[in-house]
Amino acid sequence: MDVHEKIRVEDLSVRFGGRPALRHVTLPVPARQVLAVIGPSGCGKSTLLRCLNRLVELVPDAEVRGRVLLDGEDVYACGADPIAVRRRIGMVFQQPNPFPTSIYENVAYGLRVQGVRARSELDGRVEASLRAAGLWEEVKSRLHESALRLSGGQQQRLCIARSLATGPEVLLLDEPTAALDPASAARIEDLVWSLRERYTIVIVTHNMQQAARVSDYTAFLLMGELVEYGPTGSLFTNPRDQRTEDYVTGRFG
Ligand SMILES: Nc1ncnc2c1ncn2[C@@H]1O[C@H](COP(=O)(O)OP(=O)(O)OP(=O)(O)O)[C@@H](O)[C@H]1O
Repeated sequence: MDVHEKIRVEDLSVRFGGRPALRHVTLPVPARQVLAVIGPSGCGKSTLLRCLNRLVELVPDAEVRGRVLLDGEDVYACGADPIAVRRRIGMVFQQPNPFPTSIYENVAYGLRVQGVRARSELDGRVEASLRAAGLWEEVKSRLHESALRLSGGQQQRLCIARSLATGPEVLLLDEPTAALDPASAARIEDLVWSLRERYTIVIVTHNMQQAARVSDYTAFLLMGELVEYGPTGSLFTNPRDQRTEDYVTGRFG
């Protein structure tokens, strides 16, 4: 691959309580591109995503083997700080989960944790993050209202703004539109496409049309194994593996 590998997953295996969830997965995550991870329920998509920012180790009986290289350095190396990794790799979940505070405070929170105190800097970075998430015009006159009054789609864009505020390099999106109506989902898809100019993005989706629309590369997982990885266009139109063809043509899953 001629594009820079922002992340490289190498021989990654995960077990929960001894039961395998991922088996020897190796794949690159190209910089400033969108990688879609697809596959039937339970195939390990979320587990793979949660390995990238070490969220998986919060599960008490999880066992992770293999390497995840972020700009060439193993995030699981002895001495690597999971908090520092999560600062570089932001994550957005299926259910929008804004804090029960104002729109402004949702975005400012991570900045305050990082020690930003000056009001003008906070204001500037909150605005820039909301603009990047495509939400500024809708909320600029109500920044101090509760985030919980926003629609589901707006809440999800707020969660994206909250992730962007602290300056991550990679964004992980775990089925970010699954809980949204089609119009809100389409706005998130447009956003994902535009964010790839600045961020490396990995999106887990059940929706193959969505994967085909928003991603540059696609990884297809089945029962914890990586069956196929490639440029999205060729994986969907000319899959190398029969199982990929069966899945993308809707024969199972
Ligand atoms: N916290 C956990 N404890 C035990 N087993 C788990 C845990 N999380 C996931 N698993 C198991 O690991 C396997 C992979 O799950 P994972 O959630 O990664 O799949 P998925 O492809 O994201 O599924 P879905 O599309 O339904 O969200 C499944 O067998 C699941 O039951």
